[in-house]
Amino acid sequence: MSELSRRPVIGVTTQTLHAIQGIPEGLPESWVMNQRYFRAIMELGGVPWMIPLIPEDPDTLRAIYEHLDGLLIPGGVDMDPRTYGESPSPHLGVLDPARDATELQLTRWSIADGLPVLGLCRGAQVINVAAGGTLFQDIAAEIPGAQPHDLYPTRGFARTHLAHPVDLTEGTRLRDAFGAATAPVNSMHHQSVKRLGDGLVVSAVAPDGVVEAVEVADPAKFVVGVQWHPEVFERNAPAVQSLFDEFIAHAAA
Ligand SMILES: N[C@@H](CCC(=O)NCCCC(=O)O)C(=O)O
Repeated sequence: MSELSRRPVIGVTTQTLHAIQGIPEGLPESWVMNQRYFRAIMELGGVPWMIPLIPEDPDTLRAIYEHLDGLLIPGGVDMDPRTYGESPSPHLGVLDPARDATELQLTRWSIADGLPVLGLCRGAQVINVAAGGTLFQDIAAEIPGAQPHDLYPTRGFARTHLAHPVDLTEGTRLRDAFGAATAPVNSMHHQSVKRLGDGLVVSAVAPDGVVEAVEVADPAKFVVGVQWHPEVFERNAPAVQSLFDEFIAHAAA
């Protein structure tokens, strides 16, 4: 058996190219995703598998799913609030319906089957919605006194800018992975978890009370979603590496 076949296959969902603001109309319809997510998986021994957004073909999506040992849900645009039973707020950003439907389906299959899932930023929100939870559509408009969380590179902030600390909940997988009660994090989001999904626990909170991470309560399952972007620190932060290590180890089991 080749070395490649022993490494866990980690699915990484893509996004619709034209869901990104400013993409010229003339470009062909495409699915794309930031390379950093794939490189973080490869650097830790996984084999990344780009997942097309094909909710209209559930049989093919299921066939892809059945090849996976784990699922990584990356960052990206806002989820359609109708996926969690709400009407769009005036502060809502662009949407990617095919990505919503694909990621919700994959996440629901994964939680039911015990496939390891790591959600990053948008990915944490998808996990919460897949479990029946809801989101604040805009933190600044809906959570009085919240600090700024939308420190995007487009606003001049480095992706490695450490915006605030998070308190890591004792007894959670995340706290164990970080081996500390708090951690400094970057912050590139304007939405966050509102009603917690079924079977989830909050595993990190910002000083203003914004939920910064969720995970399934079942210790037999690895389903962790963090609102920040650890993939940019993966090479030089031991705590972040241990989170990815644990994810890959569960996928390899
Ligand atoms: N749209 C949601 C999720 C934010 C998110 O995933 N940010 C990362 C953007 C993509 C990137 O630059 O890596 C929200 O705003 O809360």
